Amino acid sequence: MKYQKKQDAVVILADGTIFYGKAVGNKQGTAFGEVCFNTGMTGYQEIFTDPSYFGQLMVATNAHIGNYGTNEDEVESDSIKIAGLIVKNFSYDYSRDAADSSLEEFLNKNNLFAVSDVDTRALVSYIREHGAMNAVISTEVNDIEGLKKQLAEVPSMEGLELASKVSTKEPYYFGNKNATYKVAALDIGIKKNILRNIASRDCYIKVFPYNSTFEDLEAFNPDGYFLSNGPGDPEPLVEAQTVAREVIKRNLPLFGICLGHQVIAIANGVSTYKMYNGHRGINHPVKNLITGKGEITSQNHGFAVNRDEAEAHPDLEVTHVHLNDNTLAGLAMKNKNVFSVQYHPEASPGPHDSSYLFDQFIENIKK
Ligand SMILES: NC(=O)CC[C@H](N)C(=O)O
Repeated sequence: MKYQKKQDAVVILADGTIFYGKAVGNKQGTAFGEVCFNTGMTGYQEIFTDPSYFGQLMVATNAHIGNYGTNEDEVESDSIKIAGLIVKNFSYDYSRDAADSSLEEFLNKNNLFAVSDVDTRALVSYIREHGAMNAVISTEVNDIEGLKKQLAEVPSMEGLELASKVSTKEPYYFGNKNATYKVAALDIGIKKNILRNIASRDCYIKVFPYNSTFEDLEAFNPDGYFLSNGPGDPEPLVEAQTVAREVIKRNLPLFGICLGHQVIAIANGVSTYKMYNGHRGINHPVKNLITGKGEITSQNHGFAVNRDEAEAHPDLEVTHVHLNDNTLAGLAMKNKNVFSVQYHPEASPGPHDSSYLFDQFIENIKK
């Protein structure tokens, strides 16, 4: 690799704390967002394109990012969704047979601003200690005060509706038209691998924009309904909550993942809250309380469902808990074909321990 003189860059947190780094490649600029960290050692390309990360500055705790390049099939949506990337060592070189470009080329092509050479251990310890907060990354290193002023104007993630920014504008179809079952999926930020997982179980899917009504979905005559993952706070998503309520009222099969899980909880009158630090990684331990078995799961959320309220609710059953902090990880409705999880059974990235949940959805459809 040729020696490159890299542009200086800064990471400024909302409380004024500053970390220094270098801009990746020739890119310069400024990006704002909520700073969060992901502990996965692989899966960066899937993370960058996962719509759930919209509006977030992602810190990778893995010390090397880019070393296995990128592959155009390993995307979870059609564009980069994170607001910016913060890493320790950025690998300009890469090595993998299946890769078709370097991460640097991928970032430049997709216009993603990244900062490397940051002391990410110190940064992550700091966020763990002080909680999730907004931040800015920038090459405007001589205008710290100006950046701080702009940062103060960035809205906090709590209360933020972001599904409308990433949802499809028009409905579309996915899978084989002649499949046995039909599923209506509400896109509040859907990942491609969820569609692949459902379609591979003999389903034809129609994907609907975030603000569609129950009647819009019902007109497809589906056998089951799906509420997707997605970015932002679930609380302002009143249209999606109404869809969930209508599906539940009719006792139709319903499955929700992550943001969709939170929406189903709210539709049942259970509240959600912003976590001090979210869960983002690919080795989060979850216990299935029905089978007693453990699962290693892929997670990416900053909000969670209130476990005490869910446990006290006469119609709900807590089916899964997160073993690190005992937060609620899965819910089912008693005597209904409705269930949801806070984590990502579709993996991409991550382990496949939880793919049985897609089978469970199909079993509910068959009932
Ligand atoms: N992956 C997701 O669907 C995330 C849900 C929600 N935006 C959260 O941060 O909790």
